[in-house]
Amino acid sequence: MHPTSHIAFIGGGNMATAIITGMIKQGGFAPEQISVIENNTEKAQHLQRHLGVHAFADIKDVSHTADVWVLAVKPQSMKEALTSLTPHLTPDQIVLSIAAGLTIATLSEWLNGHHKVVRTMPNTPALVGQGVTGIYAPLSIVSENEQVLINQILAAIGTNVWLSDEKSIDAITAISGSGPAYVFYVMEHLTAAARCLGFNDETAKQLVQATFAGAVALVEASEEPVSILRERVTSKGGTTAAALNVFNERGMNQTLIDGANAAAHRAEELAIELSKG
Ligand SMILES: NC(=O)C1=CN([C@@H]2O[C@H](COP(=O)(O)OP(=O)(O)OC[C@H]3O[C@@H](n4cnc5c(N)ncnc54)[C@H](O)[C@@H]3O)[C@@H](O)[C@H]2O)C=CC1
Ligand SMILES: O=C(O)[C@@H]1CCC=N1
Repeated sequence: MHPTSHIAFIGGGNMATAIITGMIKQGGFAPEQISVIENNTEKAQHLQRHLGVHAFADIKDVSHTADVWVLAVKPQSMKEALTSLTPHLTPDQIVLSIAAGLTIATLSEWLNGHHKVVRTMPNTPALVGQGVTGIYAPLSIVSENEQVLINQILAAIGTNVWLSDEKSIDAITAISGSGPAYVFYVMEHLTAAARCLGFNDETAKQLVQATFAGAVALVEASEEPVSILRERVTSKGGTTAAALNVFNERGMNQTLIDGANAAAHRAEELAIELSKG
């Protein structure tokens, strides 16, 4: 591990809490290596009490020099947060953003031209150590040791995927960043179907949850593509075929592709909107 590295988070909400919890529980980081600046005093105190990290309501009070600043506020709060970070930033420090839609160019501009800016896109299964995070860092600006440190921070919440261009961050946002919501949406409506078919809430939830968990476990245990696994469930003239026919007739396959494309497009739009401050 990096026993001397210090990682400071700006924003101590859902995603920061997930990453910090992973860093301590799975990543081998000591709580003393982590600071959080969270302007909601109650949240800051909670983080300090429950995770043992240094927590501050104001960046002016931070007592440690950070090797990496993790930007974990909402995109709309970022400009203000960066205004308070800039006076504390030195050129050797890495700034790692997890925010959707904010480009390296915009972040760098708001940081008075700071060079070492890395963009990442995690997802909420990070909360249970099963996230997937896309990472884009122009390789000329981060050393190999710095890449190792970035990997260690983010591997603590799941799998890392290094991307070769910044545009792929928008694409990964549309697949794995937003993706958990698509899965929850399908689960939500399959649960409603189970209710319509006469099951009570508890049984409907149990059936849907176990079906999703079992299907994912089967995919993981199998070398076959998902299309083959789907075909194996689908008997000719049987019940599954009846359902899949409705999905296909109503264009559900294309709807999923269109939805993901809309998310990627929205990420591009956000980048333009947010760059205007
Ligand atoms: N929720 C999701 O599924 C994902 C979110 N993200 C990104 O992660 C970032 C954080 O999202 P969440 O954790 O869901 O939001 P959140 O609202 O839970 O956390 C943000 C925290 O920042 C604090 N804050 C706001 N301005 C501040 C400032 N100037 N100084 C210090 N603290 C400040 C707020 O009090 C809040 O606790 C966003 O930029 C989002 O785009 C990325 C991937 C997935
Ligand atoms: O919906 C959003 O904009 C953020 C980015 C990925 C997940 N949530």
